[in-house]
Amino acid sequence: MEEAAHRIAMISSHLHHSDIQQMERGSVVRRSDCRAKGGAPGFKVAILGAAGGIGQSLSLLLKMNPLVSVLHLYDVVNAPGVTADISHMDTAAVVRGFLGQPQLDSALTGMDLVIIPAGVPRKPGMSRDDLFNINAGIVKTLCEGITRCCPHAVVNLISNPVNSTVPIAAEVFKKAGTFDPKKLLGVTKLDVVRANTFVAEVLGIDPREVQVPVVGGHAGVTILPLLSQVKPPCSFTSEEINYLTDRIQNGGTEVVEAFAAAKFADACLRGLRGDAGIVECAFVASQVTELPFFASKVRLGRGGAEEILPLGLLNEYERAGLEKAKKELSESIKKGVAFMTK
Ligand SMILES: NC(=O)C1=CN([C@@H]2O[C@H](COP(=O)(O)OP(=O)(O)OC[C@H]3O[C@@H](n4cnc5c(N)ncnc54)[C@H](O)[C@@H]3O)[C@@H](O)[C@H]2O)C=CC1
Ligand SMILES: O=C([O-])CC(=O)C(=O)O
Repeated sequence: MEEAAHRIAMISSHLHHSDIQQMERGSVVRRSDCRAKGGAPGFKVAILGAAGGIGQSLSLLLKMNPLVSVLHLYDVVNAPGVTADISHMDTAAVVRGFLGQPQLDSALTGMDLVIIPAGVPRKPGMSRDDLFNINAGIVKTLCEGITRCCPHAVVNLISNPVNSTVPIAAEVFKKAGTFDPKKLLGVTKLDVVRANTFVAEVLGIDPREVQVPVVGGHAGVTILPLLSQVKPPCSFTSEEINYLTDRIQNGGTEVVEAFAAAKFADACLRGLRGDAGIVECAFVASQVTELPFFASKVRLGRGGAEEILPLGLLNEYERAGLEKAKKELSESIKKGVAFMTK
């Protein structure tokens, strides 16, 4: 009995004191990981910016995902506390925390999927583009780490402005000679999740039965819901179309959420596993329009976004929206590329 009590005391003292102190001093692997050998077969996933609002919820949701065997949580602040918290969940994934730039490479080495919600979020009154100055540099640094440590990983880029941070990431990867357009995906799933919810509200049905393709980009008018292609097939009055389009385009000013990012990561992992028929909207290098990047439906597979699906038939309202979206998107893409070439 005494021995068992001693063991329990040792474990809990490791988790609460020595692990956290070790991470803060800069050593990488938590002691509890030394005990947590093996783990379930599955994918290795890193979350960069794991201590933030999106990062913490996303960490929790991915710790619950049975496809994840190893979960690396990296941030420049508070990573030890978040890691200790998440690591107590009795699900299979082994969790390790990494704090600050000196531990970035260890956080990234060997990863299959890297999810990036690092950087500053909007305050009321700000546009996503207002975040460019700070987040561009953060994304650049993190992506340079990816080129060094896991150049073949699938990257889910969440940090805003996605319309510019994805082109920045692409330039970093091109510079290092590691760019695989199939593996770089800007996360626009939140637009789809919102669109499904708001459309379901209007139709009075379960949002899980609704599929709305949302194409273009991930800011204001570049978010283009294709309401003519909603499944199950349905029709809307022009008031409903204006209301829904506006609400979907501006949903980010109401609330942000990690649920969509976790759903998108899960779809990427199922693709990596080789599941068939996984189709999601994402902002990717694309030839669907004349722009070098565009969000549309993509088929996810072992190689990432293996096929970019066409936009399908657009009605007049959507064609007008597409022109507006392309104009703004083109500037945001140029801004991202210019950041890397100046
Ligand atoms: N694509 C999308 O659908 C969505 C995008 N976002 C974007 O995600 C980003 C994060 O949003 P929140 O979690 O609400 O912000 P937050 O401020 O709560 O968290 C950001 C985290 O990033 C960390 N961070 C800052 N610099 C870093 C660096 N160099 N390396 C690693 N981590 C670093 C911070 O320490 C913080 O923990 C924002 O840019 C936001 O606009 C948020 C929601 C949805
Ligand atoms: O709007 C924001 O600032 C965050 C985001 O991208 C979203 O919620 O769609």
